Order: sequence, then structure tokens, then C-alpha cells
Amino acid sequence: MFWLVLLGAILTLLHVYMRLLTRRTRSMVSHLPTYKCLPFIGNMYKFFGDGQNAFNFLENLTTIMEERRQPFVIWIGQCCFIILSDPEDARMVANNFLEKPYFYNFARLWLKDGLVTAPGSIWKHNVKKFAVAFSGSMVDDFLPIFNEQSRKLQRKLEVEVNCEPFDLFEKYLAYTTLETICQTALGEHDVTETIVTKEYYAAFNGILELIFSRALNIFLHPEFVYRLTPGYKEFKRCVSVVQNVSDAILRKRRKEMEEAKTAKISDSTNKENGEVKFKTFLDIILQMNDTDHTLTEEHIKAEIDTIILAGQETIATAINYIFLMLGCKPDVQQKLYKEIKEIFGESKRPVLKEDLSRLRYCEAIIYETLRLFPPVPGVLRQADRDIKLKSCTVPKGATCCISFWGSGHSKHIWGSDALQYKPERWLDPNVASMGATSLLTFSTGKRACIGKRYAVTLMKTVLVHSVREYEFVSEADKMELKIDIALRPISGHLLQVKSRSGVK
Ligand code: HEM
Repeated sequence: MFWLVLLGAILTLLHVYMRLLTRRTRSMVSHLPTYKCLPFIGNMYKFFGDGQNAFNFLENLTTIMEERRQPFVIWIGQCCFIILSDPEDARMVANNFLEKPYFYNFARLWLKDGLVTAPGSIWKHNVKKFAVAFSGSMVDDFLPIFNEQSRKLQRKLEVEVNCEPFDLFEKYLAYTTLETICQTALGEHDVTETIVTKEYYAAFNGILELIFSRALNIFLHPEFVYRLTPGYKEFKRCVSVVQNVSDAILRKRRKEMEEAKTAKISDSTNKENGEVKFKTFLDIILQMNDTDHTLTEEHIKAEIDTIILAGQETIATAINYIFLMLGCKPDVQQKLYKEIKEIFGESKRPVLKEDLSRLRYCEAIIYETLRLFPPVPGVLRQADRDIKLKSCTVPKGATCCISFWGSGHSKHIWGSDALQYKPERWLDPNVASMGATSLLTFSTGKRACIGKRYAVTLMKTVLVHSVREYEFVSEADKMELKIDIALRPISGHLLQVKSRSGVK
């Protein structure tokens, strides 16, 4: 009995002490909507469960934010999270705060100082030099690879014509985008047997699942606790499988560059008919490494893994949603087919640079899908000082969560038909220019995505090659979703392929 009373007293004191520590933050956000807080865990009880539960939670608080037109507050233990979806607020936060909160440390065990997880000081040092690898002119140079990969996908889909519905993402897209990113960003052309293997992909996915389940369980947040769990062992195993691949890519590329240097010939990996096609992301880092010795071997490998994560999973998810939406909106699909016919006629030629700006309806479909189905549903930033937003002041120490799901579904931003899938809205010049700043799917501000142009160009190329050949059918209007870092479908996501000529 005595021990129980003592324990009760200690817990009460601890609780009071924690309340005192967070008193300023609590008073600054007290006017914002929130849920009932439990001692010690705050609102963490809302997250217990799976990714579907996390998605329902996001939908629920989005509705409240829409009604109140205010950010929403969540307490995870003693950490205050301010969820916001207003694009102006989002820009304010993203331009002022460079640091990412401790959740990103769960991924830092793997991605270390790679661009996505790096602390602000390291990110600032690298970002401009790295971003060159995905600039407009570079992306134009990637077009032959985008075309080749899109054609390969189109040919693979032939076996699905008039067959049972299937999961496009799992069966094909994940591998198509993995191969594409390896060829364009890492200069690694021979990837079918080394990287694009089931083992690699399972390990890659395993890491993402483990990071997400850790994030949902507050008791696994302290590093010393997590290291004692079987989850950590599995995490280390998966990371080692993935890192063996980045290690092999790095060693191979270094050897090629060394050999070229020794033989005093220019390196030909990315050349075609003697002309330099493009300098890859990996080559840029390796060249920087000659003069910048802050780039360690470990850091370079972390950048390889980062670019595979950032560039592969996101585009595959986005393309999957596009096909699913086309499948349940035959009128939209027909309009896209018509646009492709107008530009390409009966020709099966590759997509050229000049075609990209003419694919206006195709672009509208891409943006409309990204608005309603953001592959990354939101990002986090750590407030290192107070900052004033439209309806509150974010207190120093709080974590801001920019909800792309919330902004994409807001009637205050997109109008009363915000929840409808209507690519036509992007053809209105007013909406298109407003949308350019209000569509947050690629994030906003200083640490926004550097691969937007890459992603949109690849998506257009894939769509042209597939839609001119096949018709797609889905029941995605009944799709159910979950969050496991990415926004993923759990049902209603199977696709059927039909031949346009009606002949298999
Ligand atoms: C539809 C496709 C894509 C979506 C929706 C997307 C979305 C995002 C988002 C939301 C962020 C911010 C992450 C954060 O703050 O935590 C981000 C960052 C990033 N993305 Fe993308 N991305 C896509 C494609 C790509 C591609 C194709 C690449 C590269 C080839 C890429 C490279 C990066 C990198 C390197 C960062 C980190 C930027 C930084 O911190 O400076 N992304 N992306």
C-alpha cells in the first residue's frame, strides 16, 4: 500500500512538473481546437492502432479545422504539435523553420545526414549543389530514359489485358520507378538483377513500416528503449540489406571514375555518341567529394538511399493514384486519350521536350490527383522561435505539421467542389495560378521537394505511353486509405487493363 501511495505521489508530482514546463506553450495555444489530453501520453491514445486508424484521425481533425478555420493542436507526451493547412501559414512556417523534429531521427538511423533528414546546417551546405542534378535542363536530358522505362511498363502491361484486376503499384510501378531513379540519378544502368530485386524492395518497405510503427508508439521513442526491441534488430537487418546495394553502386561508380582517370580518357557511362548526356546526382556528389572532405563515405551512401526513397516511392504512389482515378472516371480518361491523339496522332513515337507543355489536360490530371491524394500527406518542422500565423502564434519549441491532405481538401481554398475530382479546374488560368502556390503536395518553402519537375515529366511520359495503348478500369471511387508515412490505398485499388483496339 505504502509503495502504491508513493508511486502515486511521484507520478502526480511529475505530472505537475511537466505541466509547469509546458505552461507557456499551453497558454499560447489554448484557443485552438484540440482533443482531451491524458496525463503523460497527451493525445497519443488517438494514434494507437494501425495506419487506417491514423488516416481516420487525419480526416477527423481535417473536418474540425475546416469548420473552425484554425490550426489543430495535438499533444504527444509533452510535445505540442500544431497542425495547419492554410497555404500562407504553411509558407510562413516552411520559410522560417529549417529544422525537422525528432521524429525524423527515427529515419536518421538509416538516412543519416541525407538531404531529407539532415540538420539545417548540413542541408544548407549541400542543397544548392545537389539540386542541380534535378534542374529543368537535366530533366530534359532524362527524357530518353523516361521514354524507355514507360515503354517497358507499357509492354509489361500487355499480359494484363482483359485479365483479372491487379495491384499496379506492387506488381509493376514500384520497380519501374526504382529502375528509373537508379538510371537517372545514380547512373546505374544495370539494375534489374542488383537492385530491383524482391529482397531489396522488401527490406526497403520493411524499414518504412518499422519507422512508422515506432512513430505511432510513444514508448518506443526513446533510443535506448528502441534498441532493446526485436523491431530494432529487424530494422538493422533491413538497413544492412539496403546499404549493401548503395555500397555496391558507390564502389562501382568510383571504380569507373578511377579507371577513366588512370586511362586519361573521359568517363563514358553517361555519354551517347561522344556527347555528355547528363551528370548524375551521384557524380555531382563524388566530384564535390574531391574538394569537400566533409562528405564522408557514410554520408554519400546516405544520399544514395535518400534519393532512392525520395524519388522512387513518391512517384510510384502518385502514378498509381492517377491510373486509379482514370479507371473510375471514364470521361476524364477519354479526354486525356483525345489530347494524346491530337499531339501524337497514330504515331507511337517517344515523348519529346516540346510535347510536355502541350500535354495540358494531362498536367491537370496530375495536379488534381496530387491535390486529393498527396503521396506524402504532410511534413513536420521544428519551431526554434515564436512565429505569428493568421490565427495563432506558434510557440518556440512546438512542432508544426503542414497537412497536405488538409490543404488539398479545403473548400476555403478550392471552392465548394473541393472534394470532387475535376482536372478541368486546372485549365482555368485563375485557379492554375492560385493552385501553383496552394498545391502543397511537393511541400513549400525552403526544404521543398527538389524533384517536382522530374516527377511531373516522368508522370506525363508514363501516361502517354500507357493511355494511348490501353483503357483502364477501376473502382477507386470506393477506395479506402491508410497512412504508413506515405498515403496508401487498402481497398478499391485494383486496376483492369483493356486493349484500345479490343483485340488482345
Ligand atoms: C510525386 C512525386 C513526389 C512527391 C509528392 C514529393 C514530395 C516531397 C515532399 C513533401 C518533400 C518534403 C519532405 C520533408 O520536408 O520532410 C520532398 C522533399 C524532397 N524530395 Fe520529393 N517528392 C516527389 C518526387 C521526388 C523526386 C522524383 C525526387 C528526386 C529525384 C525527389 C527528391 C526530394 C528530395 C531530395 C527532397 C528533400 C529536399 C530538401 O530537404 O531539401 N522528390 N518531396
